[in-house]
Amino acid sequence: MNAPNINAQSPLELRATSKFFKGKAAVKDMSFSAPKGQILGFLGPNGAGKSTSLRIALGVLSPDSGEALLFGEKPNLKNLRRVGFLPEERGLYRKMTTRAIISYYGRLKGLDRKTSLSRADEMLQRFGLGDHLKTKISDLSKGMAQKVQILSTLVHKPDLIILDEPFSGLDPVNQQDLELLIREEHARGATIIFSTHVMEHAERLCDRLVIIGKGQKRFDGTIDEAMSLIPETADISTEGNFDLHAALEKSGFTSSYDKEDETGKHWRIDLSHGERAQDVLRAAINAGAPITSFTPHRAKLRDVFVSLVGEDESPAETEENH
Ligand SMILES: Nc1ncnc2c1ncn2[C@@H]1O[C@H](COP(=O)(O)OP(=O)(O)OP(=O)(O)O)[C@@H](O)[C@H]1O
Repeated sequence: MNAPNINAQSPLELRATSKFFKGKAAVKDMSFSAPKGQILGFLGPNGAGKSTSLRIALGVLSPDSGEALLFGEKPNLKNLRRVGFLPEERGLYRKMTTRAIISYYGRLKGLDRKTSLSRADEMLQRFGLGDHLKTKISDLSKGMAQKVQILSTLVHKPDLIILDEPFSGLDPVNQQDLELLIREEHARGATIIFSTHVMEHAERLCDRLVIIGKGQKRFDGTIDEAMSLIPETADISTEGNFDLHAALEKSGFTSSYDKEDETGKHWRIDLSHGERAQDVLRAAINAGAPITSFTPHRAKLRDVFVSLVGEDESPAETEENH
């Protein structure tokens, strides 16, 4: 293992980095870090600057100002060995077999031949490509080839895994396999950062999120913190003539009266920032409301994303239209 370094808690850090192409900022004053052992989602619309930021972090691009740190040092051959990187551009040597290519990447990262081959076999078996150990890349489907490329990124058990749009191009079953793979790498102790447009993956997988738009950071925090940017609402139904509006007003909640039918009255409560749907349920129970149903509505990450960067560019993809 490498010696401890000054920034052991954050395997990846960008400090006030900017990068200009032809005078236009692709990334502007960008600062964020990937906390050790966490899964960080790096989100933003098309052209937001995700790939540019990740390339700067790896030393592939040098920033015009600011700095990138990997394990507390500028990117260098030694710390890059601890990184597994899936670039946005896909591509493998088409004439090589799956196991040959994965073990080749393992050798490049310092594994011996025997270890790299046995890891290649093990990973291919584990992730549904056991029948294709000796298949050439040219004979695989695009999605399968992408899976092989992802496995090539992970063969040396990197401490830091950076995946640029790993889910794009995979069918739902393979997306699920990839989620499993990410969780396994996380359980092994790896720090993971992945970029995506697909909010559902980020919502399920991430400990933290960085959301960027037009080259600048718009949000940095936990999923819960992101969700709390959009207030919750709740629907409550009551029996008989009970006036929930008046009852809740005493506790500071604002409810609107939606409709009345043979089952009772149906109310919508708009909560303020920081208020939770459970709070209003408790207030309604305490007020003696004859509740027949309660439905909390929490914002989805997609709503938060749209509210933060929705006007920037193209709409976010969803799993359905992916
Ligand atoms: N090599 C380059 N030369 C000129 N402009 C570039 C270059 N690389 C990126 N850009 C520009 O910088 C901006 C950010 O691009 P980047 O690829 O980092 O965005 P992204 O968030 O990864 O987008 P996507 O989700 O579409 O992949 C875009 O306006 C892009 O056109």
